[in-house]
Amino acid sequence: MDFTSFTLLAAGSDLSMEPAAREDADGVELRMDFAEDPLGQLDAYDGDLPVLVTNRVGWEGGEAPDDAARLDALERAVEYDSVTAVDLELAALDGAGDHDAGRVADHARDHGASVVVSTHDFEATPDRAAIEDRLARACEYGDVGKMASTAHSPDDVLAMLGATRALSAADERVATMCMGEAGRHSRAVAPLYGSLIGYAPVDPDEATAPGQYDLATLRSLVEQLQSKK
Ligand SMILES: O=C1C[C@@](O)(C(=O)O)C[C@@H](O)[C@@H]1O
Repeated sequence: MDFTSFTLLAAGSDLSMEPAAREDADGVELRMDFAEDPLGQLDAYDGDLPVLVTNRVGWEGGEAPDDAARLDALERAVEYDSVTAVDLELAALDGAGDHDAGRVADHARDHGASVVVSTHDFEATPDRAAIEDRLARACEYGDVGKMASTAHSPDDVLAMLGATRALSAADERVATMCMGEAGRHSRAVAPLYGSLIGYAPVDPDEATAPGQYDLATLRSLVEQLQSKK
């Protein structure tokens, strides 16, 4: 996955959903922190879609402990040919937490995988300038800088879309979305402003974040909005 154009990922914890994702997804996000035996799943994986692996740490909204094993598992994961991208938290790369995730980024690049550097706000949406700053910092560490915030108003979504457009127009690769009901439409609209990655579950009951559309719906919405007709 080089993220040179919009990439829609089927997000989930079980790679057995991959066949059902092929029609609408460009890849799969394996949420290792939610998964049973993620490395065993990768070992057995013979799907067609490339995989981005995420092992989200607890202090960034995930289920993984902040320990060396979390990063070790990501290093093992990027060694699989099917894994072409890895997600690392900005905070884990610039000194927060107990373990430096830089070794995972290096190992990923040694194995030809892209690095998506993510930052989240599960309470609110910062102002546009703060979003642009966080995205710019994420872009310094990775191939794509990603931010997911929580929207409570149209103004929150406007701030995210404005920041997305500003970074994209400056030739930075970003992925953005606003979580929650007030932010839901951003998942279909942000690609028009330069967001390069979308996340959606095959089964709407298996969302990995608040406000996600199911995969088929998000694919349809993005395609209709991007249609030149
Ligand atoms: O960071 C992200 C974005 C996300 O939180 C979303 O809002 O769609 C979903 C997560 O699975 C993914 O790792």
